[in-house]
This record gives sequence, C-alpha cells and structure tokens, in this order.
Amino acid sequence: MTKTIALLQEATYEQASIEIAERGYSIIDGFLSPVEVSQILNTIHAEEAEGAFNPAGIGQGADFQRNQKIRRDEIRWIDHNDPPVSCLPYFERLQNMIRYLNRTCYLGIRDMEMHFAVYQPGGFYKRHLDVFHRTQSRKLSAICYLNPEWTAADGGALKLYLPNEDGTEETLTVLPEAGRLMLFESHAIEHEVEVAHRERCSITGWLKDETQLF
Ligand SMILES: O=C(O)CCC(=O)C(=O)O
Ligand SMILES: [Fe+2]
Repeated sequence: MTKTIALLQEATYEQASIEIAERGYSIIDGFLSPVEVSQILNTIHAEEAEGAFNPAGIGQGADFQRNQKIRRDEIRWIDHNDPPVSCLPYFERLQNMIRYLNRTCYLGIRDMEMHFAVYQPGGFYKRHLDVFHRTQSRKLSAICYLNPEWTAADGGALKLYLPNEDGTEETLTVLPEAGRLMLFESHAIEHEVEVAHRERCSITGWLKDETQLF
C-alpha cells in the first residue's frame, strides 16, 4: 500500500470514527472499487448456483412461516479467517478500519461475523434491532453493498430509525449502492430493508467486542 493511499484511508476512517461517536452511524462510499465488487458478485452467483445459500432465520414449521413474514433474504456465512479470494480486499480493509476505530473510539472490537446476503425481487427485512437480548457482543453492524447502478426505483433501501433525545425519531434512507459501507451501532439503531424490486446483494456482518462461546 502506498503512503498516499494509507493517508487517504486514515482520513476516511477518522471521519467514520467521529460520525459513529457523534451520531451512531457512518456511510463510507467507495469502500470497495467497482472491480472488487464485480469479483465478489461472481463468487456470490457461483455459490448460489451451487446451492450454498439458505433462507435466513430458519425455523421449523410455523416458526419458519413467521420468519418469512419478518425477513425474506438468503444468506451464506463467510469464514472471515479464510474468506473467498474475491473478498480478501474487503476483509483486509475492514481489519485496518477496526484497528483505527479501536484506537480512536475504544470500541474494543475483537471479533466479527459476516455473511453474504441476497434479497431476490420481493425480498425485505422488517424493522428490527441487530442485538439479541441474551448477548450484547455485537457493537457495530457493517454492511457493504454490491449493487451497481441501484436507483430509488429499485426499492430495497435501508431505512434507519434514529432516536432523538426527546423521544421522537427521524428516518434516514440509504440506497444499497455498490461499494458503499454502512456502519451503525447495533444496540441503538433500529432499521429495516424495504422491499427490493431487483436482486440486492451485500456482505452483512457485525463487529463484536468478544468471541461468542456458545
Ligand atoms: O442489508 C441491509 O441493508 C440490512 C440488513 C440487516 O438489517 C440485517 O441483516 O440485519
Ligand atoms: Fe439488521
């Protein structure tokens, strides 16, 4: 990595760190280049063809029905210690960013969990929070979008519900544009994925402050 790129990255991470501390979220455009995005999409489509994806939030019987009313996307977990080659730039950059955030925000991030997510046309994920009540180890939700030339007409926007101090809330709509990294505090910000009208792909995951033992 040349010094100029390193400095540019440092400036980007500094901005993210300030935004997360001040308002709980940050959007980094161009986190992945168009070529990097298309290589990851090739991996996703090859793995899809092999049947490697599963409907998210699998339950049995009535439970599964209920899940399908809350979310309709397909996922495939990624071993972040041994990711597909096409994902190496993403994980390397993410590690650099985590090092920076740990130094500046004292987030204490020590682990992560990541999966590919594919929403087919009609896919959605209703309003929710990313932490489960039994474990609070998810600190930041990190979603990198992989959708070239996405427009508002394609649906599938991420909608964040941002709480105000006075109990009211504001909403922020984010399009899942290729190369964009979305970071937000997992325990604080409820969000939803609006119905997508075309295939919508991402690497979705969580930066965690401890390794989950069970
Ligand atoms: O893909 C997105 O924009 C958000 C996905 C999400 O909320 C989740 O997987 O928990
Ligand atoms: Fe979520």
